Amino acid sequence: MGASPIVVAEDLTRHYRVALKEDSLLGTLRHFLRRRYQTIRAVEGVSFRILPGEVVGFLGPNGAGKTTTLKMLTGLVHPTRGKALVAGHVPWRREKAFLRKITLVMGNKQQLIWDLPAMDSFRLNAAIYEIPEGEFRKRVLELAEMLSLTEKLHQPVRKLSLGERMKAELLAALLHRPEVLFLDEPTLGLDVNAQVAVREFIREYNRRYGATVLLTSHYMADIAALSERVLVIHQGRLLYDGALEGLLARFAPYREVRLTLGSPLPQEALLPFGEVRALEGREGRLLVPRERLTERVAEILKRLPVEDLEVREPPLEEVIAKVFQSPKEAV
Ligand SMILES: Nc1ncnc2c1ncn2[C@@H]1O[C@H](COP(=O)(O)OP(=O)(O)OP(=O)(O)O)[C@@H](O)[C@H]1O
Repeated sequence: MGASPIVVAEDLTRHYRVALKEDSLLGTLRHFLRRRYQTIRAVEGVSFRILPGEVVGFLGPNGAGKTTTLKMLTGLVHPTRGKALVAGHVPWRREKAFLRKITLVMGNKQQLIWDLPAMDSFRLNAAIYEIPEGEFRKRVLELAEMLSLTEKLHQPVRKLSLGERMKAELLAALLHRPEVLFLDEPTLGLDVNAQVAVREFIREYNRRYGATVLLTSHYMADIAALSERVLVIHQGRLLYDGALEGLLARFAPYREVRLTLGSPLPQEALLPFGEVRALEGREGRLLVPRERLTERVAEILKRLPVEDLEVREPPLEEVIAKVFQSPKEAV
């Protein structure tokens, strides 16, 4: 028998009822007299299971329902319907034992106190979670070293760079050694170096402590580097749950052909061979259906002045963008 899951979501659903506002004066009057409501299906019947120690990427365009799902799994929001069990607890009961086992980090929210050194905020967290002094020091030192943040702990948070602030946020969120990490856009707005540093820290944290991670990110590089498994959500529904490579095979029934031409050609010259994604000077990129690949490559080599030709998987960003353009296709 395999390990039992540490995160279970079953038919998890959250609807929001929002009042419809009308633009005109008459509309505003009508709004006061008899409000009309609209139901937003933020999350609709989502089910999945995550095993201890897994790092799962959560993908979806803006407004897909990622944050709402994370809020239900951390107990900040009650579901309209469905069940969840995280580390053996029903999240929305917000039991103390549950809160000790989880953490939620949101890239666009801050828990550190702006005008004080990060160390002071850490102390506050240590008090909340009743972490003994010796253990507190040990954990701060260890995490600060992993994050290359040791020098910055005594500076007021407002003087830290965005990347350093995010690292300090992570440190604060992990002091109580949670087993399950919910990370919502932890690299949002960071420069590439800071993104890589945060990403490597998450990987190392997972390796060292066996923590389970559910992570959303707009940066595909984060997901590709950290997660073998991805959940794809679109318009509140789960479209895909499986390996990252499987996502390519399932949603990208085409491959990318990169060409270097002997001389520049107009776009029309490439059109018969596939969907032209880019053409600049002598360099071109085409999408070709997988099942026609051999035949098209042969034609390209016969008819065009090709200097170099390379076949690749299309960029993951493009695949995902295509998935989101063609909704209503369930797993
Ligand atoms: N408190 C709320 N009241 C009304 N509607 C809400 C509320 N919270 C979220 N929504 C709506 O629910 C849908 C899902 O939002 P959610 O924040 O979960 O998406 P997301 O995938 O996290 O998007 P993003 O990547 O932009 O953060 C959106 O249409 C959003 O406008």
